[in-house]
Amino acid sequence: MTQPIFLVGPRGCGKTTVGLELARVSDSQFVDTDHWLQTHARQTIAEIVEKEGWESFRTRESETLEAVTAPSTIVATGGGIILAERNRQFMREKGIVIYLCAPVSTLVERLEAFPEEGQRPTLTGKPISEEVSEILAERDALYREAAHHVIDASLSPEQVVNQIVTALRLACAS
Ligand SMILES: Nc1ncnc2c1ncn2[C@@H]1O[C@H](COP(=O)(O)OP(=O)(O)O)[C@@H](O)[C@H]1O
Ligand SMILES: O=C(O)C1=C[C@@H](OP(=O)(O)O)[C@@H](O)[C@H](O)C1
Ligand SMILES: [Mg+2]
Repeated sequence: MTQPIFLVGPRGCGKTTVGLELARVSDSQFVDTDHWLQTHARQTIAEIVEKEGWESFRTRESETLEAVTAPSTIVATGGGIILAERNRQFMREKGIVIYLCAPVSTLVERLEAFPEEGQRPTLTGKPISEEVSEILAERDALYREAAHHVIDASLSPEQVVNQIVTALRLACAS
């Protein structure tokens, strides 16, 4: 499997966690667009958004996606990568897109336990459970439109990885 694999889904669905584990078991490279962008910009996402606004972050994010895409690479994206049509098209053309789908309650539980505020400044200014519910309602159709496979991400990281490996094997065999 040399095509890049893009993990998409809302904050807290496990793109970074599952991506690292998937790269380990499949002997692939791993890259996280948020981590790459923050390292290269030498600023957190919260700092970029505060100084330059969300639009500027989204431009940087699209540039990052194109810069990190390479063969045999698992790409953990940021939750809003699918907002730009250019990104959805790019990912579908260049590789295999996997939507890690989880209920609002699971996402809220994880984000409350590990908020990582530097990487996840508020999107709406609303309390976390309201924000997650609102954002998922807005984006679910876009995640599905971008995805080749939809995976249940409410299970343990190992189980999520197993589901992805099975889905990729089945798609390869058909
Ligand atoms: N499948 C999972 N089961 C339990 N906890 C998880 C799972 N996936 C991620 N987490 C936890 O949830 C938090 C957010 O996960 P992360 O991988 O950063 O999500 P994302 O990159 O999609 O925003 C992390 O602290 C992580 O340990
Ligand atoms: O959902 C979003 O719009 C965002 C999700 C974050 O990534 P994670 O999904 O990895 O938390 C990060 O890219 C940024 O704060 C914007
Ligand atoms: Mg992440």
